Amino acid sequence: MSRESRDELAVIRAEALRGPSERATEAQHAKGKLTARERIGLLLDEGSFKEVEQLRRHRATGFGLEAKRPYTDGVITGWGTVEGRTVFVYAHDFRIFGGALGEAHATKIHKIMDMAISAGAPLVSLNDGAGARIQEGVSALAGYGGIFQRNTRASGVIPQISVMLGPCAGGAAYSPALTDFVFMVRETSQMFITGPDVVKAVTGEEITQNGLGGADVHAETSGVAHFAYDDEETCIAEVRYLIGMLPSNNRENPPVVPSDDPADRRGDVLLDLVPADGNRPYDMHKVIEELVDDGDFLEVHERWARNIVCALARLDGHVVGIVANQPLSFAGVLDIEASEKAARFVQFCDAFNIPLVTLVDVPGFLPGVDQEHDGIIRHGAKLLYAYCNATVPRISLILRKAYGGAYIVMDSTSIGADLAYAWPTNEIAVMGAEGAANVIFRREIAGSDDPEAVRGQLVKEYKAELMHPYYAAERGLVDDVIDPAGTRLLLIRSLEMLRLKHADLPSRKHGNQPA
Ligand SMILES: CC(=O)SCCNC(=O)CCNC(=O)[C@H](O)C(C)(C)COP(=O)(O)OP(=O)(O)OC[C@H]1O[C@@H](n2cnc3c(N)ncnc32)[C@H](O)[C@@H]1OP(=O)(O)O
Repeated sequence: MSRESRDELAVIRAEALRGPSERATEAQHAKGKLTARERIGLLLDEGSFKEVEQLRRHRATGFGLEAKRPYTDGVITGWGTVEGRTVFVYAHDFRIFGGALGEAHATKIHKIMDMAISAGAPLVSLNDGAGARIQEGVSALAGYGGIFQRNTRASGVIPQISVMLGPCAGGAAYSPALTDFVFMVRETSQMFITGPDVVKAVTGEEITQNGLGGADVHAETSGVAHFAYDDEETCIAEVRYLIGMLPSNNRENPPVVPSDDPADRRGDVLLDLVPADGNRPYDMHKVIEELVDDGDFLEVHERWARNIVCALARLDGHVVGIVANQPLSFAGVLDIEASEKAARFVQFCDAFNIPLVTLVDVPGFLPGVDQEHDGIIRHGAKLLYAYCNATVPRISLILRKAYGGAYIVMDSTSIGADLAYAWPTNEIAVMGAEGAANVIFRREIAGSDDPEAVRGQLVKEYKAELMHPYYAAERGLVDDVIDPAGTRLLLIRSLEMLRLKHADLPSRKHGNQPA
């Protein structure tokens, strides 16, 4: 081979790696954003990135495109490793056409998605793109179609993580919505279907980009984002942390990390953390911290629907998904958003062989006209459906109270929990004693000379008869009533046994999930 041709390759390579111009890079940095290559450098293990189709260029014509054909076509694609495990990645280069997606750009993404699916390894998208490339018209739109179809076909096969690192409009917002987890960075990333200008033209509402679709909006109000961080470095470090807890695909189990935290560490503090009085709030995070390895857990949707906690953690080195009512927020009641949040999490864990531990302390579903009119029935059904369908090992633990439909939904044995445990002070019933007495003893109370005294007596009798865990234990609805201090060891031992579990659902194309 001639030295000239090697030199020519070096020149082309340097141009592709450099990108459009120093000025474009400076402009990107001035916005508080990193370049696509810098981001990939943070995501993957050092030196592990192998790029594909670096030299691809578009062949579109019109609007001066013939004269502007940069290498990469505005998206960098390839694979590398995270903690030694293969991960596929694509990253929009905002410096080229604002990261907008044209035909060649889309084809590169399609190829890397196909590779990830066929290799059975996670796919991470680092999004910083202006949606469909306007100059390429319908070809660009079709490119999005191909991404959406692959996102959907890959769902439940490989983990898909979307990291939002710039303004992502239109199609650039829909692909993330089809993936498992959406990460955002405050101030610099936004997601919306139509930007503020279109909103103003159509509805007259005036709003900033961040006000419309910034990280806090999506992490707290809409639930579109699962995680939000202040800067790109922290955000991408957390993506690495999440990947470390996930299996590469649906045929594998999550990675096991040997733990120094003793399996038999007793949790006497749990007795103080959870007040006996069912109306007193406490922080469920503290309970989770006490139970899991080293008190470490990754909370998903931390700031949206806070009345339910969804988190990934390890028990004796094995990953579990924890779903827990949060008495600190609306008394831990189940409402529309909590049901949706938990349903999606349960579904994710089930798809990727992550056992479920459900910590129950729930007063019921939230009553109210708004909830009913907004469809609590169909939204609550999503959580029910997700649990009923889940074949991974499932353990529920009733900490304090579990009432009515919410008791059933929160992974009761009747919907398929493999094991259910209860702490001794708990109340499992159709409703609280006061409410129950008012319904079933209405006549006795109304007809007595001293209704309040009679009501008090009947409430007491109802509690003594029904509102204790032994009523459920006698009927096999909980497998045991346990000492709270021994919960960690019991969960670990139970999960060890349940790793042998094998369960199949009836053959079908797919279920018709409530929506
Ligand atoms: C199915 C769908 O995806 S429909 C959605 C189609 N996309 C859109 O409507 C978004 C249009 N773009 C925008 O609203 C804005 O460009 C934003 C919010 C994304 C970014 O705004 P800013 O950060 O101010 O960047 P700016 O507008 O300067 O764009 C950067 C460059 O990208 C180009 N660009 C932006 N959007 C697109 C696009 N959709 N197609 C082609 N080029 C685009 C700009 O012309 C500009 O090019 P230049 O550097 O050669 O001047």
